[in-house]
Amino acid sequence: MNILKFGGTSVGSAAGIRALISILREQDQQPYPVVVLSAMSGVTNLLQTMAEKANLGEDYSVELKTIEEKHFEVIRTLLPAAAQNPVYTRLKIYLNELEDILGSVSLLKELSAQTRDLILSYGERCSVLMISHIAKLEFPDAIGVDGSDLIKTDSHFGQAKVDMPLTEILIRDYYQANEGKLLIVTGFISSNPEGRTTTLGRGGSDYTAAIWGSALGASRIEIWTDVNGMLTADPRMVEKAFSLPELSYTEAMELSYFGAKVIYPPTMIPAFLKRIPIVIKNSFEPSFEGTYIRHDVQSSNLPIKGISSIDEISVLNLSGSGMVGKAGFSGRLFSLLSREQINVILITQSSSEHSITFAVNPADALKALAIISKEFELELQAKKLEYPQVENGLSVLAIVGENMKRTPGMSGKLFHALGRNGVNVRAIAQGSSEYNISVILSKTDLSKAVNAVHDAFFADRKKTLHVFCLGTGNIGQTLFRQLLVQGPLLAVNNDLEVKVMGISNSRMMYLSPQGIDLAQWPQELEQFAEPADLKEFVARMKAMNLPNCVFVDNTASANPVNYYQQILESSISLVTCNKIGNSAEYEQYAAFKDAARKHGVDFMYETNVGAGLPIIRTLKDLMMSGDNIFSIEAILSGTISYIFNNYKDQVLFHEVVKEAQDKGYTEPDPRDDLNGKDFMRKMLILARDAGYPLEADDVQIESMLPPACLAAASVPEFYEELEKNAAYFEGLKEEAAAAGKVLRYIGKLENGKVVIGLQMVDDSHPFYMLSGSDNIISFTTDRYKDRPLVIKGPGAGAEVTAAGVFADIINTGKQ
Ligand SMILES: NC(=O)c1ccc[n+]([C@@H]2O[C@H](COP(=O)([O-])OP(=O)(O)OC[C@H]3O[C@@H](n4cnc5c(N)ncnc54)[C@H](O)[C@@H]3O)[C@@H](O)[C@H]2O)c1
Ligand SMILES: N[C@@H](CCO)C(=O)O
Ligand code: NA
Repeated sequence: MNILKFGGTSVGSAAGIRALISILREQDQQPYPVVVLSAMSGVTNLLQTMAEKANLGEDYSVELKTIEEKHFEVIRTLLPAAAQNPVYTRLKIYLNELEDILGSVSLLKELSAQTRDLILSYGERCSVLMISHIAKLEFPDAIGVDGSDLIKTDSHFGQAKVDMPLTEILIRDYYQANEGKLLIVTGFISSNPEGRTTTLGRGGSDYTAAIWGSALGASRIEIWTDVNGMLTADPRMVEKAFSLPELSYTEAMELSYFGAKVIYPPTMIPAFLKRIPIVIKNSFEPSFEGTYIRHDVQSSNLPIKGISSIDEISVLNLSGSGMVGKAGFSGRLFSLLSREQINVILITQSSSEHSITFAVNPADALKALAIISKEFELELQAKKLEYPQVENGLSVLAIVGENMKRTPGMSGKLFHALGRNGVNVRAIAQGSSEYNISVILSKTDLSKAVNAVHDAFFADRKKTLHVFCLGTGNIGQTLFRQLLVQGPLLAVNNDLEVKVMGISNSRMMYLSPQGIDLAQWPQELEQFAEPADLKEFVARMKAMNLPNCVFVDNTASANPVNYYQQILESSISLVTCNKIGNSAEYEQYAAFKDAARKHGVDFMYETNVGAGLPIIRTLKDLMMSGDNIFSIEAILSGTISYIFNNYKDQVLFHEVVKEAQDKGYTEPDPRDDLNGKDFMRKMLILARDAGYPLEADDVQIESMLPPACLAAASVPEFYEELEKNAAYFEGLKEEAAAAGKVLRYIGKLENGKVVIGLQMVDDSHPFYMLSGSDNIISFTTDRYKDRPLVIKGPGAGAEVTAAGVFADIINTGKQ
């Protein structure tokens, strides 16, 4: 025989009750299950409000009417007209009783705990009355049972303690006397030895189900609710939370101890003692397996079972020499708190025994402070203890699972995930059972922390990178297209999702908490964008406080660079193809690297040099593995490379420059390429990465342009000057051709000095054979001495550059 308990949402509407009836239809009919019901959702709260209002002498007729209407509407919908009247009449009797009780409260302005319990009991009484009549249509054996007489308790109104032996006898007798009936029983309510109504406190209807299950030796207890069982985390906070097929009792207790709303742990104890499995099922998706909670769980490959959290706690800290080596000190503290009914959520003590930190409900914090100050008055006066401090605005996050005991590295993983995302951990506690590691953190970090930890432990599921992008030009657009095309494959092959949460260009910006659909980002931007405001963009990105967050700079502007430092300091990784940041003052370059290291995030700029070619990471690997760089020789301007590779035959110099620009090789301003500035930036960045603290002025640039071209005040003027100087360029070309050579603009780093200049090289030179926008770089090092390490390939263009940015994005968070 099974016990089926339906919660408030499952009986809260005609649709829910229809679902309930069809769930009953699927059950064994002999013996019938025992059905335990909560009040319709919202009704208990209404009753509570009415009690408070009556106590203040205020009007509560609106709430009364609402309760009546909620029930009447279901009756109208689910019962045929002929069957409606008797149920209305019975309900009306209950509601009149309720009104009388409230009237007395209002008259006396006195609301005792006993009266409150009586008032609250009408929620379950009404739902059972109504639903048992509806069930009768299909199950003529159905009877509504006011179960308060069968569960006997002490007189602790509000949270009564059950007399289990007596209760079990009463339930068994009742069940036997009603053999063959489908019992539909009130949850939550009980009675004391004098027969006064008591209630079972939080989670009371689950408790009723467990008590009935225990009394009747049920084969299982089904808890029907409105979610798919117990999840790995609160789904309102973690989109990727998933249902757990199975949990042990202990895991379920630990997981739900911290506010999991599905069941309330103490209610499971009667089932736990008799080893009755509990199944959490969804009334609105009955075919879903749900979660089994039982003794003999199969071994699971999940490292942890879930992450639970408490949104808001207060922390008290007690410290001082007075507690060192004092055997009874913590005993005195915690028995004091327990005597005053203050629930201690978590405790940590420093090993020096110098301080104890514990967490309580915010509502209890001031009371705890007051009673501690009183209890330890002497120690405080003698300065053996510091005055206790209360800290608010904190949350608890806990990872839970029996497997933790057997798997090393679990806490490392937890703290790594928190650290990487800039979450400051205020205190740590681990249950000695090793089923639970709890940390206290700032409430503002909770959602980010839970998501980051979820991603870290369930990485074989899907990890999401939250990306904020500046620049929708050549590179920005190409990146969005590549992300869109590659997205589904990343999800399938790499369990990775790159979600663009914000986009800005110099005119407008748009941030979306749901993420931006890359198939129609221009339309979304057009429709929802606001005027661009970089400061605001960065502030909102930070306020969203998302885990695995990446800021991407695809502009050629100096403005975004002003925000790099604070972005990295907010534990947000940064990817940039914009060279301005790394090629400004050395001090700033060093500060970015420092900030990234200190805050455990990545600062990636592979595309600063040679676009997508793996130059920066190669140099980094050489340096990290202890190689010595003797010299770096390179062609790093894709634009100039393209020009010399295509400046042939009849074509004019300025025409090739235009071609390079049209192909997307040049900087937004092509003068930056031809005057050597772009090349200078790249050499400077390489030199810095190779360990030389150089400034831009230290780079010696030999111009390849005549002075008039260098002086051009605008891009059109620049083209005009190039055209006017056609003869100069022709001369260069012919001189090279006459010597059997080609023109190459080459940079060299040697002995900490950087020189960039125009050279003519013959076919014996390794840089002779190039085509398109090829870059080439050769590293001569201790280990690559006789034959240098050479990287060559297209070093400019939207596709290869965006691809390099893409790779940097997905490589963030890898270490
Ligand atoms: N083209 C290449 O092959 C290549 C290779 C490597 C690196 N890069 C770098 O890529 C970057 C972008 O080049 P592009 O060709 O896409 O430029 P682009 O001119 O096509 O686009 C630049 C974008 O940045 C936006 N922008 C400018 N200032 C802004 C601000 N303050 N806030 C927000 N957005 C702003 C503009 O509105 C525009 O959308 C440059 O830094 C360039 O050096 C380019
Ligand atoms: N404008 C740059 C793009 C690559 O950084 C070039 O021509 O090399
Ligand atoms: Na590169």
